[in-house]
Amino acid sequence: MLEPDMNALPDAASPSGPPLFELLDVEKIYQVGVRSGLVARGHVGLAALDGVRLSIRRGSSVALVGESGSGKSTLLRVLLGLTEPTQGLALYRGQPVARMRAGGQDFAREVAMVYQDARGSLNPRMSVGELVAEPLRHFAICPPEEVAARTQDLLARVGLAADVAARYPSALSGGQVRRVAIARALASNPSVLVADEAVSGLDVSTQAQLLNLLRKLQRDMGITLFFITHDLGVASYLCEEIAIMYLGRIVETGPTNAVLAAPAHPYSLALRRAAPKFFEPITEPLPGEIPSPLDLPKGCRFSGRCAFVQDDCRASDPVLVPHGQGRAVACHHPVS
Ligand SMILES: Nc1ncnc2c1ncn2[C@@H]1O[C@H](COP(=O)(O)OP(=O)(O)OP(=O)(O)O)[C@@H](O)[C@H]1O
Repeated sequence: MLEPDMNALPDAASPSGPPLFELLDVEKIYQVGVRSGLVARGHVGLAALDGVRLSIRRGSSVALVGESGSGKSTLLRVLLGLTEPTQGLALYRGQPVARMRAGGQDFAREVAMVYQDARGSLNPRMSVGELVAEPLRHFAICPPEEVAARTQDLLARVGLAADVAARYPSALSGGQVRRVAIARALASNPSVLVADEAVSGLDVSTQAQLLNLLRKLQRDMGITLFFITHDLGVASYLCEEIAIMYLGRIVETGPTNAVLAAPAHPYSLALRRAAPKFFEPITEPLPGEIPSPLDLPKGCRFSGRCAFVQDDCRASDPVLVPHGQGRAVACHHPVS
């Protein structure tokens, strides 16, 4: 087996420039109550993240992909300093992210978020114009007399007509609400846009419009994009780099096209096979059940579902090691 050389791991991002965000061996254990029947039996630790290393460089676009329960939201919360890791470090520009968040407005201005529940994230009592103007005023992005023009400019940039400014979120379609959320996120001139399932639940043509918009914004404005999705099609369209999660671990990273063309981890291969046509519903379910994070299998977490499992897979848990050409994989027997 290869000796793990964690320092030599490639970044899940472009090869140059210092990292903007870094997760260093992050572990997050939640204490969850256990019961038998109606009787409480104390607490056990649930490892939502285990030994996660991820580096996101300025100007890169990185997709985080995984099934429900794999730990994507927890990773995001740790990355944004909303949850303290049990072990390891989350850094932004080389500083602990919790300190950056607590230390003033810079972090809030530089790192913008588009939530999965975009409608729920917007104050229903504010008009679209007020919603987009709010961060302009809050962060003093422009002089007060320029706020109205800047608001119109932002609405135009996300493809919304000027008259939408007078409407309230309840009067908007799902696609329009996402556009407002993106305009609001862009208002602070962020360096990073973090989006959690930002196009899921929309019809295919609205999804395509929003993906085009995000791709254009990322390329034109040089914004770093960190995009959480369970959709490989979205990941491949939008992001140059991909990180695939399984049960609290990143199991494969690298350039999206290379990883999806020839997945090295059997889990990545299973995901790819389950979605033979991107942007269409999964046609073939993944084999087996995802194990409970409270009862992890010995050895590799994927061993119980893996078509290529061998004896050593059930004995020791593989760590992420370099796999050539900017890729890394956590597998004793990579499939490519
Ligand atoms: N606050 C919490 N307390 C206890 N367990 C939690 C908590 N938040 C998440 N978990 C557990 O941690 C694991 C990872 O959850 P997480 O929400 O990060 O996954 P996810 O990949 O984002 O899933 P989804 O795509 O469904 O949002 C799951 O087993 C989940 O039940």
